[in-house]
Amino acid sequence: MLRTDALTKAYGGGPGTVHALRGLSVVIPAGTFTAVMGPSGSGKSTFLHCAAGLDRPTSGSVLLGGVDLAGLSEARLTELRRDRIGFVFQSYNLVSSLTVWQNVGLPLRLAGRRIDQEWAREVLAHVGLAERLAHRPAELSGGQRQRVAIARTLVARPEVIFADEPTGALDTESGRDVLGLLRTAVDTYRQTIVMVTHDPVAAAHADRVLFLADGRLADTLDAPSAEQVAAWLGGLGSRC
Ligand SMILES: Nc1ncnc2c1ncn2[C@@H]1O[C@H](COP(=O)(O)OP(=O)(O)OP(=O)(O)O)[C@@H](O)[C@H]1O
Repeated sequence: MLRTDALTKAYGGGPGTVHALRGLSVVIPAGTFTAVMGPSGSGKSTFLHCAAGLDRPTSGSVLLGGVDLAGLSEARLTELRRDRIGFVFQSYNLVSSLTVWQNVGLPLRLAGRRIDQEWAREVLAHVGLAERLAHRPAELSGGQRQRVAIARTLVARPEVIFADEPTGALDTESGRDVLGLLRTAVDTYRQTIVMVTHDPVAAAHADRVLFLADGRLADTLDAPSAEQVAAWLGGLGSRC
């Protein structure tokens, strides 16, 4: 489980201080898919970075499986990110000189961890790339590259995968494939996923949507439909 308590993040100081998060408390149960939405500047990326241990909050706590990230040294935090957290970004961050198979195994190799070959093959079959293991990223479509990136995170069995606009660079069809894949990773492997997105269709794949506004949790929506999400965002827009 991932939990934040009264999370705040302020950038700068004095009169020009930007309060990106203003006391954000959320609970994200293990094995669920959560989408984080809200207008530009509402604090989505800041939340993601603090929750994933990429950035330190100004106050409040982030608990990942009972560990308070605030209490960790930089070295321990780096270790925790490497061993227990997965990331999927809009840009796939694959190594162009390596094959699909090598890319997928790279983080574990760098961490000095054993690669469970059977599991890696299952994951690569799950993402539909079993026939592409010897290909390099340049030989793959954008959707396929993102599926390699997802396989790379799943192979490491992280406690949480943080996805930041994972379909932002993809056409509609590839985007739908990638979202379907994230959904089945939750349903099949009980993977926990937290995804920042601007797209109501993407958010509709989640179990729950957290709506942020002005650094606060403005609302939540369970079993969301794209129409409900769009309507909520539209309503917020008119209130701003
Ligand atoms: N490094 C920084 N220094 C100063 N202000 C920052 C910094 N990072 C973010 N901010 C500010 O914090 C607020 C929240 O930004 P954040 O990027 O978290 O929003 P967001 O909801 O992810 O926006 P978007 O949808 O546009 O990506 C914004 O006002 C932003 O300008």
